[in-house]
Amino acid sequence: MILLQAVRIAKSFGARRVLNNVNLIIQEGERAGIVGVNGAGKSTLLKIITGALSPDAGEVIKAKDISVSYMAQDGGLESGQSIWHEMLSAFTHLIGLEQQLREMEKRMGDPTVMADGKQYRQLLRDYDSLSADFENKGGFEYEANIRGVLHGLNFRDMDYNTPVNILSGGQKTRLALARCLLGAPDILILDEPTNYLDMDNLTWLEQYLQSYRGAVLVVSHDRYFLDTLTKVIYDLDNGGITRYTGNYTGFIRQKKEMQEQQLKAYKKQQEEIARTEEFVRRNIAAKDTTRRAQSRLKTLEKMERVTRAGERTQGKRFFLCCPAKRAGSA
Ligand SMILES: Nc1ncnc2c1ncn2[C@@H]1O[C@H](COP(=O)(O)OP(=O)(O)OP(=O)(O)O)[C@@H](O)[C@H]1O
Repeated sequence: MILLQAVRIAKSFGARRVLNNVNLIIQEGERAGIVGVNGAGKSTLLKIITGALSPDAGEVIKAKDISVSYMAQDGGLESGQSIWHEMLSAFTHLIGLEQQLREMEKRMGDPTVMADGKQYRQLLRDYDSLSADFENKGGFEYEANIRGVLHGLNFRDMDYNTPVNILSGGQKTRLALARCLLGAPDILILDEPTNYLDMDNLTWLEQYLQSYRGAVLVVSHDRYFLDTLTKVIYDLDNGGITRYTGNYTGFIRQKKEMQEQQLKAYKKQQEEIARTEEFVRRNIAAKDTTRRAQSRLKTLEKMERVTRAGERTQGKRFFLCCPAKRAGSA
C-alpha cells in the first residue's frame, strides 16, 4: 500500500530551480534513502513532503489517517521541560487512558457504585475493555521504551529531570530523534539522523530502524548507514530524481552501469550524426543526390538526441551554417 506520494514536484529559489518534476512514493514498511550532492535539494524535498514548505508545482498525496514524524537536519528539541517530560509527550494518548483507568478504579471502590449491581458490572466491563486497549497500545511498556531509546541515544548517564534547554546542540538533536522514534509514526522522515551519534549510538539506531514497524525515509551522507538500512534509494541529481531498488552499494553500481550505457549510446549516436552530416555535406548540392541528402537531413533533425548525461532532446540545431540547408530545407 502506498502511504505517501509526491507528484511532479517543482521548487525554485529565485532563479535557481532546485527540484524539477520530482516524483517519489513511500510504501508501507519501506526503508528508503535520498541521496545527492550538497545543495541537490534533499532537505527541500523533505520539507515539501512534510508540508513545512510549499512546492511551486505538483502535490503531495497522503493516505488517510497516517501519521508522519519529521526530524529536520540539526533540528534540536527546544523546550523548558525536562528530558523525561518531553519523552512522555509522545505518549499523551496512553497517559490519558491510564488516568481514565485510575479514575475507574477509584469508582470501583466507591460504596454507592458497589451497592448498585448493574452500574458496578457495567463499570467492570468498561474497565476490562479499556485495560485491553491500554495493553494493546503498549501501555505497560512505554516507560521502558523511553528508557531504551534514551539509553540507545547516549543519555544513559543523564538525569532525566534535566531541563532540555540547558543541553548542548548535539544532545538536543539526539533528543529530537528520540522523540520522533518514540512517536512511532507510520512514516518516519529523518534528515541526517546520524549527525552527533557515536559508533555505539549508530549501531543501536540501525538496529532500531531495521525492526521499526513503520516506513522510514532518510537523508544521509553516511553510506554505511544507508547500506544497512535502505532497500530503495532516490537519487536527486540536477533537479531530477531517479528511484533505484537496493541499498546504497547497489545504487552506486546501477548508476555507474546506467552512466556507462548512456555514454555508449551518446558516442554511438554522435558517430551516426557525424556520418550523416558528412553525407549531407557531400551530396546536398549535387543534382542527382540532393533529394537523398535532404531526406537524411530531415531524419537528422527529427532524431531524438541523447546527451552525455543521458537526457533525450529533440534535435534541431544542425547545419545552421550550411548554405545548402539555407537554400533547400527547413
Ligand atoms: N529558503 C531558501 N531560500 C533560498 N535558497 C534556499 C532555501 N532553502 C534552500 N535553498 C537552496 O536550495 C538548494 C538546495 O538546498 P537543500 O538544503 O535542499 O540541499 P541539500 O541537498 O539538503 O543539501 P545538503 O546536503 O548540503 O544538506 C541550495 O542551493 C540552497 O542554498
